[in-house]
Amino acid sequence: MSLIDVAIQSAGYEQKKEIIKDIDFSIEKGELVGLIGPNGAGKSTTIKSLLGLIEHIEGKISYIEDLNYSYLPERPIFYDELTLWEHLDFVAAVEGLEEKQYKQKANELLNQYKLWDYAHENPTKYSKGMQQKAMLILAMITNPFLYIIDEPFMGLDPNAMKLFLESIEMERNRGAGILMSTHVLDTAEKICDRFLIIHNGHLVAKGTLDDIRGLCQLPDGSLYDCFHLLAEDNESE
Ligand SMILES: Nc1ncnc2c1ncn2[C@@H]1O[C@H](COP(=O)(O)OP(=O)(O)OP(=O)(O)O)[C@@H](O)[C@H]1O
Repeated sequence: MSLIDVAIQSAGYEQKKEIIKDIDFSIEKGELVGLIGPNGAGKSTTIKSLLGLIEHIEGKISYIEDLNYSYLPERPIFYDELTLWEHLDFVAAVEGLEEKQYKQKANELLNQYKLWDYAHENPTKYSKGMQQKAMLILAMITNPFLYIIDEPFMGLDPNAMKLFLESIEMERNRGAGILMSTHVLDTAEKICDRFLIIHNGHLVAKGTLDDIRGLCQLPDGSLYDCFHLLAEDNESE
């Protein structure tokens, strides 16, 4: 059974003003699905629809029972008054995590991501990349079955990028599914199992890279080549 089944007929921010239309997909256990599209295509709106944050929506979004998911927003969000450790304690309390286990995992993650020395500081004062890392740690601490990640690579240095890729690989091996929106197509091409290509609020292609190559009639094309063709084709319509 899929972790999530999405069948959005239409969704938008105002009545009768649809931003996305006919978006259908599912995410299986252990799968990494890339949500790709130009600026303003409707990626964040799709993500917000999954999170129940869109008021005007028609369609059906079904999750497996008891699914716990973590959402990583494009721009990190922190409480002004709390240190990173206090954020971790807060998430642990809300999620009812067992103290010894979560503290051990938090320590490991803080060490791996080199935030240990800063864990008693307020993340709003961190650099952009450090904030991304802090958000990722907060997401991973709950052992979610599904990650919904909006543009994770912004601000990450090469070491942090490598660590991030290793972390998501580890989470996939644990069985977690991941929906990741990104503009970094060469990385997406290497790591994603499947792609959803969205343009002007429509799903213009979905499937594996080979499926999309087939659709574009570019048997050796890169994800970027296919993306370029699909976006151009649709712009001239
Ligand atoms: N809160 C909002 N209220 C009204 N319209 C919005 C809102 N957020 C986004 N939109 C509009 O919805 C459309 C799709 O935006 P969305 O943020 O989903 O695109 P995106 O694919 O995530 O783009 P980007 O790659 O630039 O982040 C755009 O035309 C945008 O102006």
